Amino acid sequence: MRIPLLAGNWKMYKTVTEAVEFVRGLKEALAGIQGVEVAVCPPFTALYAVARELQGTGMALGAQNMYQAEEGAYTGEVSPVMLKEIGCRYVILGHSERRQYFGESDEMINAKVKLALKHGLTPIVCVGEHLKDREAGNTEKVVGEQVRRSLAGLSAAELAGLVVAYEPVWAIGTGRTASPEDAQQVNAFIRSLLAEMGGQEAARQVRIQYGGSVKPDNAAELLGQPDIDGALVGGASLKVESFAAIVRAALQ
Ligand SMILES: O=C(CO)COP(=O)(O)O
Repeated sequence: MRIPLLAGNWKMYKTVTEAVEFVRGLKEALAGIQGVEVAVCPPFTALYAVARELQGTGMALGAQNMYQAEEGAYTGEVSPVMLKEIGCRYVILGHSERRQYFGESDEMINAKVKLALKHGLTPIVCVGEHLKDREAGNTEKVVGEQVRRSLAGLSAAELAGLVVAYEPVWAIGTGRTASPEDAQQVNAFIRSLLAEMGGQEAARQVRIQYGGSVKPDNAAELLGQPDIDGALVGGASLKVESFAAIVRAALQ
């Protein structure tokens, strides 16, 4: 039984003050909720304050990125050791915005995934095709390559414990969501690939989210698909009301 993971990727939004205020509101809105896992992924600057605010709630903390080294002369970067100490359970890796604006390759993401696992962080590994790939009928080819390369060299147990997020790039921040059927099809494809890489049991356990314009009014249908085990939510995770509504949709 896979517990759905509803994670809010705040991207470069919210000061420390705004982040703390949000978490206080979220705790109230979701008090006593069971059967789903909820995580928030604030910018680095707000992680420590949010970690303190989340203590004792069962909600998890995630970071949005990390560097593939434990420490060193890497100006501006943050290491998995630092994220672990601060209380992160998750780290988003390979988000399409990292791939697109910061030149992250599958090989770099693979190094990050391995180091995150070494330090007890659970990677949320993002994959997804561009519109031109989908229109050319290349979705499975592109997503398949990203999965194989980003997750190369992982053991079956490591694959089983991962979170993969299928985020079609054309659906991110555009208001254009993949249809539940299309999202289900790609998520099932990713699961079949993970079965090839790590066996049936790993594929049965791994959680595969959908992300890309998830909103309160489309969440229930997306989350009702058999291979969609939660959502990675951008814009709609920035307001308590909409994020809480998406979390509740996972329970339907
Ligand atoms: O990129 C996303 C989550 O990582 C999705 O963003 P939106 O929900 O704003 O489309």
